Amino acid sequence: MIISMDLNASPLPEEDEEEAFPVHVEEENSVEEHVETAVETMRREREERRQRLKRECPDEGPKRVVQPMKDSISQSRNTRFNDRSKLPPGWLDCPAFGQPIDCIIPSKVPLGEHFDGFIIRGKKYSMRQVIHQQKVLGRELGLVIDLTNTTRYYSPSDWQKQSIKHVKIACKGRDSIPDNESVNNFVYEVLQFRCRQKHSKKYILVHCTHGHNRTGYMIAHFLMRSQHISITEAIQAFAHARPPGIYKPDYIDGLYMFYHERRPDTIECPPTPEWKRSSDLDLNGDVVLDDDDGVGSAAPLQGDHLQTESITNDDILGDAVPYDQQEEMRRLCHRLLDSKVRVASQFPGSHPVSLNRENLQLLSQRYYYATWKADGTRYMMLITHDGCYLIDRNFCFRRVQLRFPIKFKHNEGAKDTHNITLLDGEMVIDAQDNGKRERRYLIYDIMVLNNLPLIKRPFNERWKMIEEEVIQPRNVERSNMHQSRIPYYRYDMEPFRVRRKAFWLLSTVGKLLKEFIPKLSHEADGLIFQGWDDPYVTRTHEGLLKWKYPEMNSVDFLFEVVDDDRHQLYLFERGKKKLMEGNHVVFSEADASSYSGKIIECSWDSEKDVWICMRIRTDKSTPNDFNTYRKVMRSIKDNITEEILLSEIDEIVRLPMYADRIQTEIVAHSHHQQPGAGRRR
Ligand SMILES: Nc1nc2c(ncn2[C@@H]2O[C@H](COP(=O)(O)OP(=O)(O)OP(=O)(O)O)[C@@H](O)[C@H]2O)c(=O)[nH]1
Repeated sequence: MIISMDLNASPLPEEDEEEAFPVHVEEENSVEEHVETAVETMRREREERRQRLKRECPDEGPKRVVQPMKDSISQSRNTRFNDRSKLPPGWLDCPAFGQPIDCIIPSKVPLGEHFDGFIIRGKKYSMRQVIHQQKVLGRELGLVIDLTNTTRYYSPSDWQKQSIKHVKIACKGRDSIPDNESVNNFVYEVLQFRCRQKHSKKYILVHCTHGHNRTGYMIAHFLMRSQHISITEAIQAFAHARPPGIYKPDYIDGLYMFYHERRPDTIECPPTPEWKRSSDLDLNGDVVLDDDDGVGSAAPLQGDHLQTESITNDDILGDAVPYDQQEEMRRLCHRLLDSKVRVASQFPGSHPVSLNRENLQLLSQRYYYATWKADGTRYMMLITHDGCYLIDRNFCFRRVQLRFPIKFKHNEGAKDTHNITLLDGEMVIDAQDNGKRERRYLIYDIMVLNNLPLIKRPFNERWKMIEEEVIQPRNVERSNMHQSRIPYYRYDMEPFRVRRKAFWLLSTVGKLLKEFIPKLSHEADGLIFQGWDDPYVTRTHEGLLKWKYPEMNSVDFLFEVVDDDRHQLYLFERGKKKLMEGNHVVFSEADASSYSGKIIECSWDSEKDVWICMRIRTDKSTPNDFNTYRKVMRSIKDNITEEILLSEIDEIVRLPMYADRIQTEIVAHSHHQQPGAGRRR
């Protein structure tokens, strides 16, 4: 096996000792310039990213408190003046690099020439040595991913001068694992690079300080998202390529926790390598701290799913993904849904219209089923091989870790997981009998199944597929875990449960309203009438009807307090703000200024002719369209009460079209208590 020590036997000829030792003032300046440039670049990139995210996903607040850049600059300055050429502990004896894993070469940090005076002959490992040594092995580098949390080791522009792209994903080392957003950035960079390099086969050098823990952690994530292996196999693959692999137990535990796999008893964490152990203590026996430790991205060692605090519908779920990746996924969704929108950032999900006396007639013209209108948070879900993404109403994507095996086929076994499956549904919070609250994603539609478009198929077929293709394979695997390819997977560690939403025959709407909804363990604010043979229609679907309890009919306004303390309500019309003069809103609190600039959901008080603010919509960044407002007002004016609705439906289901079909379906599902209806969950 080729390991890095063998490779160091053919090093690049080093410069004279004379040249290597003295540190000139000019050199100091140039290092300062490097630091300044790097910090400036980081600051600019961070600001650009922040602005971009703010524009696209205004509700998305930063998940963690980011230390002000000023601190990071001053930290860099301290570093520069005190320790800028101090070798990282253990670096000298740490093997330089490992074997490639896919197109990735794990490596320790190459040190810039300003370290030369501190490195003995034969141990130098700078950019020049890296390029030379890889060249000797027939490998050309195209990308360097730098996971260190400092800019003092080398100047990134040196790589760029060699036409090698340099990407910095600063990760705090030591006692914390890289945070999930950094992992997503890393995987995206690698996948993008791999995609672009199909023909030239260049390599990626990935390094942290020693190229073991942060590097191994990131590479293990990449393997998990690009190959069908277990986390044990991913960790072992890295250890084989870069012995002894990841040697920090917390990192290994973090990986098992992230991928919801139980760590087999046989898997042990390797001991800290000798070169690292001896360097961790100084001559007095005190711990030597590496300056590669500070304000970078780091995550606590507990998985999100283990949070015990109270959960709400406004919580931001999942981990941020890079902006460019989101753009790609937006385009993919539009393509898959065949949605022709003027603005690519528009959420393409189907949207029901309010029931009024006119469109109520649709119920007697087409065959409908009904379901309760679950009142949680709407998400579409895109499942791909590299991850599962929740798509919110702002058309922003966040990654969640779930497993979706494909349907079990006899003699084939469950081989694979879904790739390019697109679902629609509502995330609710279910209160359980034992007092615990649990998130559940209720899937009510499937638009694409493993790249196969389903939008033109009738709803009843799509609804069956949700159960057969998405839910059952998970249940089958869970009940035969010992036979599974990943026997250690723990579905109970996933961030939420997944269910198919139940639909009820129109003839049973009375029961749904009076018996089922009151017993539901999550909020419901009305009914949805779904055409049983309808295709999936993007954006406003005039045939998909929502009936809300009259007091819950609502409009989402943008509320603003203007200079002279006046309250103003706005809607949108053709993408522009429209002032709703003559509309007034009342709040439960005396001071309304805290609502200014927010989207507020309001119900109509017809006795007082005012809007009542019900809540702030943190999941929306724009108010309702004026058209939606008109439809809601129409529905409020028509005032279809529960009584009226039930009596209308009573007549409709007597029509031959309904009577015959209901009868057929009751017979077909006679072994069920309710055709289409689920048990109480
Ligand atoms: N299509 C469909 N939507 C459902 C279902 N259950 C809950 N919903 C939710 O109902 C929403 C549409 O109702 P609206 O009242 O227009 O949306 P809302 O978010 O509740 O409130 P608005 O701000 O008024 O749009 C969808 O976006 C889903 O989030 C269901 O079974 N089918």
